Amino acid sequence: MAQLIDGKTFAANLRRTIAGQVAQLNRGHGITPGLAVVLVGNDPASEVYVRNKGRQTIEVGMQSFEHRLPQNTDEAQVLDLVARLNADPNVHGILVQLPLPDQINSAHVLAAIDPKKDVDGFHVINAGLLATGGKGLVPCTPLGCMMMLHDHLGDLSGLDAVVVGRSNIVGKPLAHLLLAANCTVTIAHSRSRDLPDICRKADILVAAVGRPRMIKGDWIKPGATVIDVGINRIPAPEKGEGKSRLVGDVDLASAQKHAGAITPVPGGVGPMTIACLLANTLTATCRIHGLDPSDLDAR
Ligand SMILES: Nc1nc(=O)c2c([nH]1)NC[C@@H]1CN(c3ccc(C(=O)N[C@@H](CCC(=O)O)C(=O)O)cc3)C=[N+]21
Repeated sequence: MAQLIDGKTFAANLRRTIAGQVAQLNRGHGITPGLAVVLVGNDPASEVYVRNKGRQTIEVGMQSFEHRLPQNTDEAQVLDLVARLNADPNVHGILVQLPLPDQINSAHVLAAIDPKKDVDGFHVINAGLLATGGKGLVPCTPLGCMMMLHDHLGDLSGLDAVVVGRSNIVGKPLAHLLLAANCTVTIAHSRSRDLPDICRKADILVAAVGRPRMIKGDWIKPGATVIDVGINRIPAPEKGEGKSRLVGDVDLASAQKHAGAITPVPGGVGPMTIACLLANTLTATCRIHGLDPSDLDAR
């Protein structure tokens, strides 16, 4: 049976470390990191995430600024808010919750965020820095995946990593991070020929496709480390009329018979994503103030 990698506990430990570092910044430099979250419209799932982010931001001692705009907000209004947040010295991190309503071009909005405050790491400047080995801000989900992999495997040098999924927010940035950690990286996707066979070569298998339980146990090399990035809400009539539950992109029951270790959904990558958002906010705060985040105690 595979070991379950407990992202919930890992994230709680990470938040404890961050809280200590925030306190240190506050005592030593009089700085309180501030994270602004912008939510346009009232998608119920987004509401839950934004509420969780706000709560955890405050728990680690940072300032949380929530901006809720109505569903019919136009692009110019969002750009105007982003410009004000860019100029606000109390705001060190800006996250615009995606997806945005159809009338707003999210590329325009992401491009307007000051790259130094882009704690999602979605700006093309940060994507380019990651692709070229520079020092930018790294997207939260890939960052969380790397932390769990390093914690579980130590050095990743020479390992075969297969990333299934090629999105700008997970697949591509994660492939760059794995490459920088000296893995041999394959990016597979919905058009890949013989996906099961590609997956079977992986020492590290990352599923980030957004298809519930697509990756089966017999696609997994015995003993491989599996990271399930999928967050899929599926109907769960067994829990009652109209109820739903969360499943990953990996068929957990069959995967557990083959993998050496696997991140569950829920309780795996998801909690780490939010903890890494706080880590990025701390990093952004330090850099904006000309401090080196690695000088802070990691306890
Ligand atoms: N600009 C932007 N940045 C994001 O990072 C971003 C976004 N937009 N839009 C939506 C997605 C989704 N996302 C999640 C974060 C945490 C959990 C999480 O903590 N999930 C829990 C379960 C939560 C539940 O029960 O619903 C878990 O997996 O254990 C899930 C999903 C961040 N996103």
